[in-house]
Amino acid sequence: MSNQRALVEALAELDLNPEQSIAVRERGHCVVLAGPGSGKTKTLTTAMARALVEDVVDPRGVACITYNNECAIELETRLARLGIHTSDRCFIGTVHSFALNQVIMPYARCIPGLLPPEFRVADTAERRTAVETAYRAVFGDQFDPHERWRFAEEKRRCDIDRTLQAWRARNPELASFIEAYEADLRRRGLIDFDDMPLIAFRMIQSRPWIREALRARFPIIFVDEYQDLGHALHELVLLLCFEGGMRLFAVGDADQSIYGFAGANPELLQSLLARPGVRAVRLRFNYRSGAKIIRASLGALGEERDYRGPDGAPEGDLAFWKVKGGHDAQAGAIATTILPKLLERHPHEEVAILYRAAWLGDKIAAALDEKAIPYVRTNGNALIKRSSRLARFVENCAAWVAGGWRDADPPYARLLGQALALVFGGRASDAEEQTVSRQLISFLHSGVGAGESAHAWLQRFSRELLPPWRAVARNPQHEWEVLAELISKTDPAQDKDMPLNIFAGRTEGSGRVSLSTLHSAKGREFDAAILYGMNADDIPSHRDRKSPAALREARRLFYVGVTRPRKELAIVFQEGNHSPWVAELSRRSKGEA
Ligand SMILES: Nc1ncnc2c1ncn2[C@@H]1O[C@H](COP(=O)(O)OP(=O)(O)OP(=O)(O)O)[C@@H](O)[C@H]1O
Repeated sequence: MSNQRALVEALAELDLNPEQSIAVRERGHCVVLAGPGSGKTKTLTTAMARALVEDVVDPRGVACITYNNECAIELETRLARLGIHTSDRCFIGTVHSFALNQVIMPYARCIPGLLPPEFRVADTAERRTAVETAYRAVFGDQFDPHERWRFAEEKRRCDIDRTLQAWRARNPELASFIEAYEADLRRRGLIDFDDMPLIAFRMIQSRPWIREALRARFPIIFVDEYQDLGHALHELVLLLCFEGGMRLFAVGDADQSIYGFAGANPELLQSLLARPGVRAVRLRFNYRSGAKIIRASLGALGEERDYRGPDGAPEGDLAFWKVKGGHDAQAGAIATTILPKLLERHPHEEVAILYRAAWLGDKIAAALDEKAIPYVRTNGNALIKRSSRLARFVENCAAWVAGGWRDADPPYARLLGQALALVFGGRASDAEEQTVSRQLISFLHSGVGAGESAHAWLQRFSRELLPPWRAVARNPQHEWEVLAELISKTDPAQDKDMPLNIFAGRTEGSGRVSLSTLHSAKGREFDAAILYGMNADDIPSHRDRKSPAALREARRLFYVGVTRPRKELAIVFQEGNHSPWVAELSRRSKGEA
């Protein structure tokens, strides 16, 4: 299944680095720890391709788990270059989708009473109702149930193993609150997002045969961005790999752990190293960034690390832009001066503007609109959400219709694979695959050369494909409402419609500058990056200063931003009001302590 030539080339490139070479050929548990740009993801994808060719015999395969859909899509793209696509032999997805599609959907019905038949995933309103009902049953007072639920949620994400005494001993009221919440969801035939890895964990823990069945299918499990994955994934890994015989290949960087609010804990990655039989591999080179940017990044992190560029690597460039005025003035300066200068040296798609929150993205988007500079947004306010699998599928279909069919970009097989995953979650029968393929190809063909606008095409998509797919869907984690959102975001009455070829390639499209939150920029790289709004009260913010853990996480987020560019980093802030971390970065980049 893999592209042998691409694999041989990738292996040859990694052979020039002894640590990467050891990691990709390791046949026991392997944990790769390294800084930004050190080639962790490259090592992981190459190791996966090698394992599929040399270690794992068809029909057995491998599973590759990562933090969120964005990271999963990034991995899929990189693996596609090595000829590897999602298939029965190869799972690529989030820990939630692994839990749901590889454990719960195939095996839950073998455990009587575990889940209601025909269960589905609760929406926000249903979750809120369950919190309120459970709160009344357990506490019965007049305080805010949702306020209390935040603490319960934290316990739920950290205390994974409920067979341990600690589950009830540590904060018994919260344990009762959680149990009442889950019982209320089940009564209504529902599970929630956090339930997925928890239920999978319990199934694997209590039924060794499920562990065996998983090991038979996936003798090796790959985990990218381990530092962001939290306790549920960690406990699953311990069960599957250290008790269940699967082989583990994990990569991560504790310095880039930025999802503490969602339960991530950078210490879990470190704790793997103490396990017997684990080979730890540390990578030292930063292949991405110029030497000046690497030095500056250590100032951004505020800690010593032994990272450097390979011999002969370029210096890179660093610029500080102080602007008189707040966010609007800084956005204006970027659109009129800073960005145009960078665009003289780099193509649009190689420049990113990074900021902390989506509302800052609105400001920068408005400033770029005024100057007619084309951009793509990769945060929550984007037209096509990078994190939505359905939105990305619709975008890929549009690219195929708009001319991609000529050179198979994206290839039809990939579109069909995505459609099957959206409709059925896991496996589909031959008959199901044929039906979906017939419907998809007939819809795609009817769009070729039809000259429809994005809005009209999306409406037809919704009318022609959605009803038959919804009727047979088995994927309880559906997101069909995303299509209605896309239709309203291209409303011609509000002057938002566009030709289909402009709509296509909206996420990774060429000729457009990327606008992204720092969180969404994780794992990505550009020739040049502008960090917008690096002001004293924005990073760290008042909220970050409330706890040492939050302050450390905000600093790691700053570090993630600083380490995205290859050649040029521009830092923009209000004159006389820069972040203290910008000052430290500046000192460090000049070689001062
Ligand atoms: N041995 C190598 N020789 C040359 N280039 C390499 C090598 N390994 C990785 N690279 C390049 O370095 C860049 C960073 O690689 P990659 O994205 O895999 O790093 P990473 O460690 O996952 O980064 P981050 O943690 O910042 O996301 C890529 O452009 C990749 O192609």
